[in-house]
Amino acid sequence: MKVVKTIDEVRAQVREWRAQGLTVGLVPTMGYLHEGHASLIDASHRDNDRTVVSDFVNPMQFGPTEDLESYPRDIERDAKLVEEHGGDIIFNPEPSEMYHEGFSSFVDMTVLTQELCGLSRPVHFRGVCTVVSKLFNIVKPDRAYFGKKDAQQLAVIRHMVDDLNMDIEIIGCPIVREADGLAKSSRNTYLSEAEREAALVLSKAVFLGMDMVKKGEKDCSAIIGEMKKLIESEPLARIDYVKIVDCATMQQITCLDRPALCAMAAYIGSTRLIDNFFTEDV
Ligand SMILES: Nc1ncnc2c1ncn2[C@@H]1O[C@H](COP(=O)(O)OP(=O)(O)OP(=O)(O)O)[C@@H](O)[C@H]1O
Ligand SMILES: CC(C)(CO)[C@@H](O)C(=O)[O-]
Ligand code: BAL
Repeated sequence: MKVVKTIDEVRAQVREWRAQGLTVGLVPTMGYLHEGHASLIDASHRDNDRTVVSDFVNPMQFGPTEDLESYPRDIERDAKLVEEHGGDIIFNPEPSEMYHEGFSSFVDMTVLTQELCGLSRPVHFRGVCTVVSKLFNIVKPDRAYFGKKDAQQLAVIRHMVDDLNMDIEIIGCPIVREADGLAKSSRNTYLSEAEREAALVLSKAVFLGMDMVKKGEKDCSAIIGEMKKLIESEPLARIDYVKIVDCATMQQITCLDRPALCAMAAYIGSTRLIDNFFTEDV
């Protein structure tokens, strides 16, 4: 398992694999890896001959008041996890390697990014689409793996690949949770003990919503109302949004008459966390 810092090194390695007729999977991450990331690496290792894990805290997807500086980083720990899960390379570039002097081309999207996290993080998806396009061009993978925890991101990437005719299969992987239900996230490390306890209200709200859907509730405002009530009962939690949207378009719907995503974001103290469920997974 190698940690490489430059685009040329990744390209040379992938070229060598291609010459041997091997398939390549890509797992894009921002590092500080946990079992959620590990499940993506496992899936890639299962489906492909070789797996590249990118480990890059992408400045372009952070707004000016967001946590770019404090985002946790530990490449040695990450390297161990990638090796244990059968990854072959970690691509861990410096920002200057990805964004050279004079960089001025962007990949952006309308519609799907004007809802949910896109409303609270207006520059986020332009940064994600741009960096993921670059990673796709650098690695040229057969398949790329994304977690359903970032459900809107998964929909945006699928749409981008379709719009721009990128010849890459996008695989969505289930949310991995802590034993008590909290969705695993690198940002969980920001939580104090009391906040960690309070953060459980998010997964509890997800399970409550799933239960209502299972029992046949079709009225989105009834489901959202109960989930919000639960989150609001936790004094350390502040809701950013709880919404139900069409899976493909990310536009809000009022009745569960098609495959839908129920997504939420909430601040626990100053840490913004997300969670969700897809009705088709209930
Ligand atoms: N709990 C999880 N289950 C499944 N996939 C996950 C989980 N957490 C992250 N991922 C996926 O891993 C990939 C890289 O995500 P990222 O590095 O931002 O991790 P993260 O833990 O979500 O970090 P953050 O705290 O920034 O949200 C994304 O495709 C994301 O959806
Ligand atoms: C896809 C991604 C690696 C792009 O920086 C990031 O948004 C993430 O970690 O989900
Ligand atoms: N997993 C999404 C990365 C971000 O929040 O910027």
